[in-house]
Amino acid sequence: MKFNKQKSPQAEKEFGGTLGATCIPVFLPLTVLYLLCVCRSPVASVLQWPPVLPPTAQLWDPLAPVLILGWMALQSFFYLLPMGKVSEGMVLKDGSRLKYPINGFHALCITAVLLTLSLWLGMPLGYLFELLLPLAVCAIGVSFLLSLYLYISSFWAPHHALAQGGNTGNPLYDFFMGRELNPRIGSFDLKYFCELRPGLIGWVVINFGMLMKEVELRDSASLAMILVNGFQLLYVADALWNEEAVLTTMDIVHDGFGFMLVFGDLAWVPFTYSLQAAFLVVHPQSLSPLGATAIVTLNVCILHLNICAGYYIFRKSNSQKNQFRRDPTHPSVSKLETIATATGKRLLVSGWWGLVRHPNYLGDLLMALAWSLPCGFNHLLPYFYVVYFTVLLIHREARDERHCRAKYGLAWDSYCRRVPYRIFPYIY
Ligand SMILES: NC(=O)C1=CN([C@@H]2O[C@H](COP(=O)(O)OP(=O)(O)OC[C@H]3O[C@@H](n4cnc5c(N)ncnc54)[C@H](OP(=O)(O)O)[C@@H]3O)[C@@H](O)[C@H]2O)C=CC1
Ligand SMILES: CC(C)CCC[C@@H](C)[C@H]1CC=C2C3=C(CC[C@@]21C)[C@@]1(C)CC[C@H](O)C(C)(C)[C@@H]1CC3
Repeated sequence: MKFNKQKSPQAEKEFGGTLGATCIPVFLPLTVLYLLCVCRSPVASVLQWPPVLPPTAQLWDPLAPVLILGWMALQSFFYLLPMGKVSEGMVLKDGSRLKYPINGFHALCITAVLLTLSLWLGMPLGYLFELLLPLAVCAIGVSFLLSLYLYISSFWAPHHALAQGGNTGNPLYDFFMGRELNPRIGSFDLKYFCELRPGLIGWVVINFGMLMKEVELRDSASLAMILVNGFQLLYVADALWNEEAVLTTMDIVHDGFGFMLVFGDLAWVPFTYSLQAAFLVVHPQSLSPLGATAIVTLNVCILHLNICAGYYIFRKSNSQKNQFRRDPTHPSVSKLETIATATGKRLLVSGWWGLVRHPNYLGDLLMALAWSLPCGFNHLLPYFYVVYFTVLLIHREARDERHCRAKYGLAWDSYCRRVPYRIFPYIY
């Protein structure tokens, strides 16, 4: 294959352009390490001054690279096992469709069996708490190395395989955004694998390690820890159960695979999304009988908020769009009102997508809140996820809006007139 230095015409750079693409890869890895340090400090205040810094000895453990590389190899092995069905992705620029194995849920189940086995063999899973910092350091290192490999190897990809946004010719920006849309080694799809396997399953394993640490320290797991583990396990199991739906998301259809997604998948998700569980290890929620009743009542409400409202909206809207994009004639979506676009694709203007322009973000945000509430109201840290996620989704919605306006032009404008709110009905 020949060396490809062609650039795509690029209207506007995203994430703050070259400056953002230079600063984010420095700032976000440091943020992960900082948050992990704060969450285990007694005060656990993100606003603490001077900031809590870890002694260098706490950043490294020779076991960490073994665990990280072993984990990636194990999940790659599960990915390659001939289990589950094979599904096709969306149509690519050259008219072809890639094939993807749908066996993520199998991988989660086998991982659960292995975890149970390791517990039975007496492996100290609670030790993951002590290893969090060195593991995060290694995951960050792997993210940089993989992104570098992806950037270099993308020069051998054909032009039609490049993502629209990540080949501007500016090395820092392209390294960050990702040049190639679907980089593969043979039939192994690196982006699809990283999006759903090592980081997402790693997140629930870390959570479980935190639960075991709590059991080690206090002989039993707290209600708050069980709720956080349960909610987040539901989220991950749902993502893997509905794995096929990820093939119509922005990450897979539009974004290149560069540092932003590699780091997001391999380091950011497992180590910041598990902060609530890590926080609870050091900051148990002590409850008076009155407090316990209030928390239990609150948790029943949270359970409703999480499962009945947030989860329902999130799942139904994602599945509706996925079904519509795969087969608009399917009985579950064929009766929905749509508008035509010049590209031949139609846009849903009724059902969930007629409520707001991103109903899936609304459901996801409701769930995010439900994950933090069991950690009480005395600290900001457990609410980090809610704050970050709100910013991420508002920014993501704006990015998607720009892409859709460029793709669908006038049809998108009439969709916006029909459905004026972006995420929160009557608010935003
Ligand atoms: N937990 C986490 O950290 C994160 C979770 N998420 C979740 O991932 C899920 C997927 O999100 P994301 O990939 O951002 O975006 P979406 O799955 O919403 O995909 C956006 C795309 O959907 C299509 N679309 C938009 N409006 C319509 C419509 N009215 N009718 C038909 N198709 C439409 C467009 O693509 P086209 O027309 O080309 O098909 C658009 O580009 C969400 O639930 C989100 O909450 C996202 C980011 C982080
Ligand atoms: C650190 C960066 C600035 C931002 C990184 C963003 C990433 C962490 C997220 C981008 C889109 C994501 C999705 C999920 C996880 C987080 C990232 C990678 C997702 C796999 C979570 C589970 C959901 O059910 C989903 C719909 C499959 C999600 C898809 C998008």
